[in-house]
Amino acid sequence: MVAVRMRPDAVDDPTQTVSRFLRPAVAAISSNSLVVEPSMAPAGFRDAKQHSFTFDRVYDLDSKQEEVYRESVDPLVQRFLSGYNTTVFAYGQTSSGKSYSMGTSEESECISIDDSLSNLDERVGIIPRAAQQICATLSQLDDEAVDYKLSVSFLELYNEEMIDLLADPEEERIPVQIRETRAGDIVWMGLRQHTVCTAQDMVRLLQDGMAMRQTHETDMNAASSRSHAIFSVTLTQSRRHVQEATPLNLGRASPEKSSVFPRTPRSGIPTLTGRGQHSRNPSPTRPQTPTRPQTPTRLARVRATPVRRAPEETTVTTTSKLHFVDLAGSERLKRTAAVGDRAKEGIAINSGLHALGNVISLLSNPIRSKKASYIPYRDSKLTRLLQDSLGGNSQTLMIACVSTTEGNVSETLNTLQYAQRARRICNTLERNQVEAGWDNVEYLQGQVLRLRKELELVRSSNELVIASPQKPSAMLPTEHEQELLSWQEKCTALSRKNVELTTELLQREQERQQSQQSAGNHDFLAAAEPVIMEYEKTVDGLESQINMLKAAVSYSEQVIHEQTENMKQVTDRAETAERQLDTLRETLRDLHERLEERNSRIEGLEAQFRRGSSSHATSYPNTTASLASRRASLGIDTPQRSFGGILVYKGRNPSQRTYRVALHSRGPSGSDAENAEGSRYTPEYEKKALDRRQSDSLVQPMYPHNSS
Ligand SMILES: Nc1ncnc2c1ncn2[C@@H]1O[C@H](COP(=O)(O)OP(=O)(O)OP(=O)(O)O)[C@@H](O)[C@H]1O
Repeated sequence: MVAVRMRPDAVDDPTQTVSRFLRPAVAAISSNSLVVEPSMAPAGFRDAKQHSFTFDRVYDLDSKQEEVYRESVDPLVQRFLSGYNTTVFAYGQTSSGKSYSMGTSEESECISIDDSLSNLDERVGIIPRAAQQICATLSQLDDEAVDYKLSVSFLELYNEEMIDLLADPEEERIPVQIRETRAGDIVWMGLRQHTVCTAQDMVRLLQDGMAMRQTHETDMNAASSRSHAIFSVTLTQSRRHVQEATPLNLGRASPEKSSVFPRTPRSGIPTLTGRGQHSRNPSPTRPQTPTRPQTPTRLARVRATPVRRAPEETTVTTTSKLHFVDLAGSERLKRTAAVGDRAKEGIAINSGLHALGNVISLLSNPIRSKKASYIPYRDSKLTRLLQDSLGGNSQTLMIACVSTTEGNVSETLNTLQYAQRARRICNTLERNQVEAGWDNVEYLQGQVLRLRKELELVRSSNELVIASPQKPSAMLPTEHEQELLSWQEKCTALSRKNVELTTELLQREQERQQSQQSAGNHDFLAAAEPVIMEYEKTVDGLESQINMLKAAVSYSEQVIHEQTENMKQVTDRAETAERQLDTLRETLRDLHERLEERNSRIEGLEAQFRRGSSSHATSYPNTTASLASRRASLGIDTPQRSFGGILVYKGRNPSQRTYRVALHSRGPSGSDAENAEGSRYTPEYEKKALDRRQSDSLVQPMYPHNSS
């Protein structure tokens, strides 16, 4: 089951200083679906028109802690109370509200443990609420035949190292190890179990553990969890079944026996080390020695006095686990600005989540997971710890926490895709029930003996009935025939049961012999134990190193991938720029050609002009001379000509000869019409123009002192 919870916008998010990044990009469209706005999606996701996702439940920005608990977690807690393993885990990018939702953030640290926990503050998260519900339900149960035992443990996975958060800091630290039983169940060794009686006890232990947990400030979260944490509650319910002194109840040793398949306790049950206040996994109580039934001597006795046996008590133990997993947030080291230890933590966090993603991917695809010879649980300690919750015997709720702002849209899409894959995983649920004595050879031997006797008894009574001379079978009343038939059926069932038990007994016997043999090697094992422990520690250390190296490699790969992407973008941009440059070069070449053309036209016109001006100088020598002197006094170049409404000036220095082309602001007479038509240059015209410009102080911009 997957629920998505949106975190309200963080107005004080230091990484989102640009208001565009605070724009909402995700919206809930119903109670179980949401969309991510495509315009705001990053380049890689921009292919589809709209990204819509469907989950079991979507909690909008204004959702309350109580609502999330009541709708999504409460049913799971009920399952836990009825004997099933359950897991709630929060997943999402850093600062998306995982700890807030789970109740492992500062908000939950503030709960007063003296409170009755009945009127919880709205900000209190899932774990304290579950503690309250569990204890309230158990205290209301009034069944004297059942003994309950609650215990909790708190495990932290920090940099691939497993730490018991509830261990006494003054005691020597026992390394927590993950072991797999022959039945394929995962057990956590060395983790301390604390027996609790009230919700306050549980919350106090939660708070104690949280105080020990690794949190640090990053650029994205003032109190960022730098580790994954699993708070586990174990409920052991031992139900006694007393069989009254009744007629032979063949094939039914206890009322629940038919529904209880003998099996060893399942996964997720931490194996305890028996130190301090550790509680042990309940070892089945030694069953009472079976009572031998009386052998009847006569049929009449069988009928008149049904075979009775003394009351017999059996104990069925149900063990269920409830894991609350607060994962550290996935993060981009660049955005969290993590360096040094923070960066190392970030790498370990991301690698664990990456391995979790791989496992989820495989499990979510039934065809692939069937084909795959194994699921890579061993790739990280996180996946190994959660092996049962992910693909085993557990009902699991994933709460995917997301931010809705545009600045986080790529992480949000990643989380949603991760969650969608997780939703496709189907686990098989079994109640973890064990009848006392199922792993006890003596008990099983006793059972077989008893059943054999009962079988003999039934057989002999049948023979007696059939062979009785006084009452031939043909003369038996119908009810007796039916009774006989039912006895025969019971007899067959009993025989079958007998065969099964004998086989099992043989197996147990073999196992016992093997264990006796190994007991012969006990001395050797005792001597070798420290070496084995040392060896295991070394293997564990090496495994951690390998996982860290793997994490570093995967981080480097991610960086290389990002850089390759950047490089591709830069190359694309360079190519675009190159193309633009080519176009500009073309344009420039065109302009050059046009300039050349103009120049040659100007050259031609200059030549014409020179010819014309020499004839003018001859005709108007005084005017020309006075104009030249006035121009010289003003330090102005001589305009060469006027044509088509354009004045062309020649620079003083012939080597830096430049042209300035300027539109007439006014024609010689100042009329626009003249201006539009253009005017011909004459010394009179220039004289007038000079006078005018001197008076208007417009001379300066019209003359090219600088080349332009
Ligand atoms: N639904 C919510 N309502 C109000 N405040 C919230 C909500 N979700 C998160 N916050 C606030 O946002 C901040 C960050 O949340 P939180 O620490 O739970 O993030 P996180 O996902 O656990 O981050 P990290 O992975 O870095 O530990 C906290 O101050 C928390 O109080």
